Amino acid sequence: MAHIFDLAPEVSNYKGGRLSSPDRVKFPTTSPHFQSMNKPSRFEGDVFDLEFSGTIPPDIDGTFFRIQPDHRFPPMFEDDIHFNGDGSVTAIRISRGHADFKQRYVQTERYKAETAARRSLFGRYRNPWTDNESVRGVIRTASNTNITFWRGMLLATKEDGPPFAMDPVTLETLGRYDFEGQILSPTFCAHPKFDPVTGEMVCFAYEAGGNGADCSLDVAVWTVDGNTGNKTEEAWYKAPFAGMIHDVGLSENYVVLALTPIKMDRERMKRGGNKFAWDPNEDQWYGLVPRRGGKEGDITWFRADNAFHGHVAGCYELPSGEVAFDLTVADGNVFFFFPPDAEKTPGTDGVGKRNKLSSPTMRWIFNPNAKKTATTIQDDGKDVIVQIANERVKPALVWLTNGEFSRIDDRWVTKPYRHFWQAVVDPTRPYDFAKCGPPAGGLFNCLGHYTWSDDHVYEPVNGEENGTTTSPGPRETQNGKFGLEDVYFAGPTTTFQEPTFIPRSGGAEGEGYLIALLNHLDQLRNDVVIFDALHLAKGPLAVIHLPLKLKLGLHGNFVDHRDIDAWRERRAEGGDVGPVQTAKEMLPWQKAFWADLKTNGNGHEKEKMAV
Ligand SMILES: C=Cc1ccc(O)c(OC)c1
Ligand SMILES: [Fe+2]
Repeated sequence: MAHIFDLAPEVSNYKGGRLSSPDRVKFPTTSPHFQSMNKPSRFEGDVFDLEFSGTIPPDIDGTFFRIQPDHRFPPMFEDDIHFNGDGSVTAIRISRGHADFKQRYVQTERYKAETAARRSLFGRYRNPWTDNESVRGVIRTASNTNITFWRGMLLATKEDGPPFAMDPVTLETLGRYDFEGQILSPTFCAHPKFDPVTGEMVCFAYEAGGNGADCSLDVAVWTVDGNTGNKTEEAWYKAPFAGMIHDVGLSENYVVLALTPIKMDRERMKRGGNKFAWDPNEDQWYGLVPRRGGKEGDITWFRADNAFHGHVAGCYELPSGEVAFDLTVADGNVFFFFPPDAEKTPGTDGVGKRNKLSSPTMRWIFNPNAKKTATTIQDDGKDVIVQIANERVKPALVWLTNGEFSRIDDRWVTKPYRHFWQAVVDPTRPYDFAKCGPPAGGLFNCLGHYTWSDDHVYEPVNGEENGTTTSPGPRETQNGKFGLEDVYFAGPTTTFQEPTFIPRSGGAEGEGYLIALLNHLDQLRNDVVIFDALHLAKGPLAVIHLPLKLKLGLHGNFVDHRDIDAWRERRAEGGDVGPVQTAKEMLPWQKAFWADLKTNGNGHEKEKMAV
């Protein structure tokens, strides 16, 4: 008797690494980016009243939102990467000790164009030269990196394009959001920051000057008022090179932009290559800008030895007026899929390798009054001036946490904080390779809770006023531990995704819960775990069982249901704010693109696309 698969002979839908038969719906079988936990899930739907073990704390009333890249169609390139997948949002609604599940794609312009064609049309990660001709001028973001709650809507964001707004209850995509016409840059950020004191959103964009795919050096920073929705600050700066600025620090008076030495190159993109290449010879840079009244030129760039930025824990000002900035920093190329460009960095072979990296939590201290030198750099053939601090910076503290996805109690954003949490890699713990294979996305086999000891929480002490005293704490580079470590290991067949803090109403800093997805690498299924945030080592209070496998996600946030309800009222027809107004016009770069196409008959920098 014939085996069922004998009836349809398998013929690869890829030739020479390119999608050659888009009607044969089959994902690449050759790439780790589409295997194990990262096999496409593509599920949309609802599960009411999820099964769970333990007790879901009855005081939690809200929704844990998180987002994952999840390719909807076999990609145009067989070696496509996880970060190029379509944004898909999970909502875990928790109330009265029960949990419900909802999963929906973000219906971006990309989603709509590809749905209509029933195939992928957008090529490589952030490289429009590799797209199908039919989608020229279409906003190509997959909106797959963060999902935040803003004035009654969810914003699905990826740093290569504008946000898309979704309904926080139904997960219906409302449309592209341009802040009622106030923010029209081609790019935005995946890490907007929310000031818990003022209610403002501080957001930014890099590669923000032209069409969002031209490797421009322009960086924009905005502030939007949480009550009125009005943009209150906007400043444009120049970066010293076209790199990635993924996460930022927010203190009371400053924003710190971490510029990572992976570099864009337009010529390489035109040849159909990667947008980014790791430059092992380039510094890591930090751009310090004022939050209020910032103008062109008001950015001071601090340089430090080559390294790769992870995610930000806290950021705040010391009594001395200096800015403390804590984040994980890895000692090599975390994005192994963006290897060095052998032409630009001779001696490197251009092959992507997954390296064993160490990823400690570093505290940097920046002096806003540091002596600096105006330096001329080239921006598309034009001279521009950037201010570079004369002295190189070194981390003040290096806590050997070996984690990533730092989170804090977000009510402590801008303030001297004590607690942070991370997904942690502990290679000394047992790992069942036979059952699990290589751990997709990294061996984040633990969750860690870290508490800075008193010496390392730079609070103003009695009688001190800002700017009048120097701060306490060591100023020399130190390695080790700087407080308490409370770590939970889930076992040899599981890894964690990013944790998110759920505050307890009226509680002190850190009082509340920690929620995260757990990956069962042997079963290819996920759980949602809930811990007492201050006592991880005691193990989870609840394990909520999902009946399916999601994908490795990026970021998530918890929203209290009182906020969702209050905004629902304000956003109702006749409410004081009214329904979300999505973008009414094309972005300026799109208008320019279509005008150019009309006059010159081609478009996109007057060149034909590669595909
Ligand atoms: C972790 C970072 C990161 C940076 C850029 C991206 O486009 C992204 O897509 C999922 C993720
Ligand atoms: Fe991120």
